[in-house]
Amino acid sequence: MSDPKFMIRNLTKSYGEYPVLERINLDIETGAFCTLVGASGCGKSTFLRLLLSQELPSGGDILMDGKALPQQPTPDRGIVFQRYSVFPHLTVAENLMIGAEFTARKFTGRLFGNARKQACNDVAELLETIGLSPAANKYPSQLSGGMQQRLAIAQALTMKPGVLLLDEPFGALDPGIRNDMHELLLGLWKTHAMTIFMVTHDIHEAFKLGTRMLVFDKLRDDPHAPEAYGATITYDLPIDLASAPPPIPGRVFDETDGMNLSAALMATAPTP
Ligand SMILES: Nc1ncnc2c1ncn2[C@@H]1O[C@H](COP(=O)(O)OP(=O)(O)OP(=O)(O)O)[C@@H](O)[C@H]1O
Repeated sequence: MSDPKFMIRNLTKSYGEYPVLERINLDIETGAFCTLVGASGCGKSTFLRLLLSQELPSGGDILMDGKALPQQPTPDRGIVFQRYSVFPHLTVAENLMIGAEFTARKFTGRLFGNARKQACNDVAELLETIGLSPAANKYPSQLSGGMQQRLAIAQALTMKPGVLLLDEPFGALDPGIRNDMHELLLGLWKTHAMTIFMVTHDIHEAFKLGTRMLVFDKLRDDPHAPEAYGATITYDLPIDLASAPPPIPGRVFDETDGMNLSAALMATAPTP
């Protein structure tokens, strides 16, 4: 792999005396679509927050484009959560304009002339892509859950991030709407040439969308002290779509899946 987007070395994260993540080593190529799976509470969201610099590592290094990760979130890394990512008091179009305005404010405080015209054109184009042109003047509370998530994803894209972090973005949506969202996301990923990390509890979704699946689990476990050890990446699997399991409606990842998945993959995947 030449010039990875991210190089992660011996990454650890603890809260107080409790380790959540330990000894994570990864190289992630530019343009990868990494799906993150693992039992609830094993540190997937923490890992995303570390990539965003919302949290700082307790040990180890994260390099992005060969440099130490900035210590604060920067516009080149966008994030979408399961809910509440958009501004409720702004219309759909205003939610998208604000990204361009945030960037411009550093210099002029506002967008004027050609810059404003360009931003309006970009917003109109984005609205068309996500199918929300007819809802441009509505407020988020007037949109369905799927429409709100389309808006949240589009808002993250207004800053033109090279890296998109998604924390269970479709977890609250109906299966039919999820399929539409999958198509939208895959289209945006290809058009914008982003590196994506997406947490999901849906194994089928992880196989369907990802080019790599990162499985978080504990290599060491003490039943008498369940918080004594953190999770690491136990499997790092290039995804061959042919190997994807058939979808099971409503199936989610739970604490038994780490073991089941590990056992099922043992024969096909190299251990780390
Ligand atoms: N700010 C914090 N302070 C202390 N502990 C925290 C903090 N944030 C997360 N944790 C703990 O870290 C562990 C990992 O949490 P995290 O949300 O990253 O897990 P997760 O794998 O994303 O879970 P889920 O799949 O349920 O969303 C949990 O035990 C959680 O209680």
